[in-house]
Amino acid sequence: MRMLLIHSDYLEYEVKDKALSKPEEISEEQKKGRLDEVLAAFMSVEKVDEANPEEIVQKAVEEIKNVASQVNAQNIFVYPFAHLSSELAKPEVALEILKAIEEKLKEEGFNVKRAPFGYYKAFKLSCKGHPLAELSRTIVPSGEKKE
Ligand SMILES: Nc1ncnc2c1ncn2[C@@H]1O[C@H](CO)[C@@H](NC(=O)[C@@H](N)CO)[C@H]1O
Repeated sequence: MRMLLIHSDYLEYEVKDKALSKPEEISEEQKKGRLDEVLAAFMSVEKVDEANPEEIVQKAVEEIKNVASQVNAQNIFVYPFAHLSSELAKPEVALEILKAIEEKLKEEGFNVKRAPFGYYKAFKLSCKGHPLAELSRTIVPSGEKKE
């Protein structure tokens, strides 16, 4: 998994069009979303992650928790983002991993939104610009090598 973490004044998105033939089913309410004072986590789930989805979920949650505590963020935006890797996992696996990350972060007490999966979306982001505001992480299952 490749993750881009942006500590932001806000992130807002608006669904525009289907990017997959069968995108995630969403409600009218989910077509737009916004969080203020947010740690935005743009995530590309990779083929290598299919070897151990549960471990990837655990590692991703640990990384996000670690950065959230360093920047003192309580709001997290889980954002499916297929542009950080050329070795993407299958959509059905990626969606399950991102849903599990969302649920575990909620269990940890964070206020979490997840942007809809399988769509083109317009988004606005206001990066805070401090030294820890822009971070990237690469996560792989144990025993797999980081490319
Ligand atoms: N392995 C994967 N990891 C993360 N997201 C993935 C994925 N496979 C499919 N998606 C989702 O389907 C849209 C089309 O690729 C993706 N859409 C996007 O990435 C938008 N920024 C529009 O380009 C995403 O929602």
